[in-house]
Amino acid sequence: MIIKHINLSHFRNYQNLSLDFSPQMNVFLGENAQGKTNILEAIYVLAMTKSHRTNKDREMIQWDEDIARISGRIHNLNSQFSLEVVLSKKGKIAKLNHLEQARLSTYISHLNVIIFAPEDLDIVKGSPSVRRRFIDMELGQMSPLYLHHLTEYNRVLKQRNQYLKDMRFKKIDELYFDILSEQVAIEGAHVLKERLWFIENLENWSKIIHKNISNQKEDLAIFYSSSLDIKSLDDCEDYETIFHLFKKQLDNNRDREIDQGTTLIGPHRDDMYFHINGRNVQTYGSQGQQRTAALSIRLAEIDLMKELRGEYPVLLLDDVLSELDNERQTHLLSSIQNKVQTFLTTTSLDGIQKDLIDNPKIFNISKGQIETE
Ligand SMILES: Nc1ncnc2c1ncn2[C@@H]1O[C@H](COP(=O)(O)OP(=O)(O)OP(=O)(O)O)[C@@H](O)[C@H]1O
Repeated sequence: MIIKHINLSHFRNYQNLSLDFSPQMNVFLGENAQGKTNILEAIYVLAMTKSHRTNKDREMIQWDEDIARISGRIHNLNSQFSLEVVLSKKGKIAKLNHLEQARLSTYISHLNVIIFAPEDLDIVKGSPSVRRRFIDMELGQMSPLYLHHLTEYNRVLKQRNQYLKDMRFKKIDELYFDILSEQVAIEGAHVLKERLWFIENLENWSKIIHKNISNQKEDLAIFYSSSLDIKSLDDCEDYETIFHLFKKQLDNNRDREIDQGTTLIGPHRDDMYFHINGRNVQTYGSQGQQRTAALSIRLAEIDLMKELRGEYPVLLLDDVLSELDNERQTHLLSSIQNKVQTFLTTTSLDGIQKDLIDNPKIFNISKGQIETE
């Protein structure tokens, strides 16, 4: 998958920008705060309709402007198409081949991106919500169906929570509440089933990668931690089992949930965790081990995406090379060399192993102005 071209209008510190990319390595070089990450962010938004670093779309609109526009031309194995995301204070619009898409699930997944950023450490160290967001963003672009069920789950969950809140200390309508619980269980079971599949596959790939990076010394394991009372996640392979289990536990928790005015179990309360050689990395891992685990997970995504979609995603490396020692840098660069279109930001090319970067296209950035070498 290759991004041929991108256009930005009133996006962050770019008034109007038009760039042609190399199908291999693209390097954005410049001092701090010049607009390097803004370009990666624009590519990420073009793929996902959301930023990787803010939840507030309006922050991305250039100051004193009302609308920001990002458009791009993408080539994949079978076709060529255009994508466009328009951000405005009223909301956002996503277009595929100039046609507005009513549902995100029909837009996301056309352009697959994986971003490596210093904040990746939070996937291991951060709060459960960071890990849930990680799963949702990554699985969402691999599976439009997942995105559909996740959107529906969030919609019915919101409805159920609102009802629980409204009916606190009042007598609930049993029939209506049962319908809401069933809807939550139906959609939640789809979400859970796909997440279990994702974690299993992510673990398979990242285990091999992590072993290699750690010179065969470390065994990485990834676990999904469900808020449902499940004896073994291996028993949850089929949809029907998960649905009945979820519905039964919602029924069992009924009084507690009415009391607390919110839904206490379900994918919105789940988490994942990582072990190295049998010990929890978040609690016992060194900073280096945590970084390597995060790197292994990101690298595993590249392989998983290739397996699933038949071609490599586009890679965004946001100022990460300087944080990696030589060995980890070699692993990262050699595993993408010549096969993945890459966009890399850096303040300096010193310290980057140039023999692993073939013929890069270099964009020098200064105060939102770009010159190519
Ligand atoms: N909405 C906006 N409108 C105009 N300019 C903005 C907006 N948001 C951010 N900026 C500007 O963008 C610049 C930061 O760009 P960016 O985050 O891409 O930096 P960078 O080159 O990646 O730097 P670093 O190496 O420090 O990460 C700052 O000068 C900031 O003032």
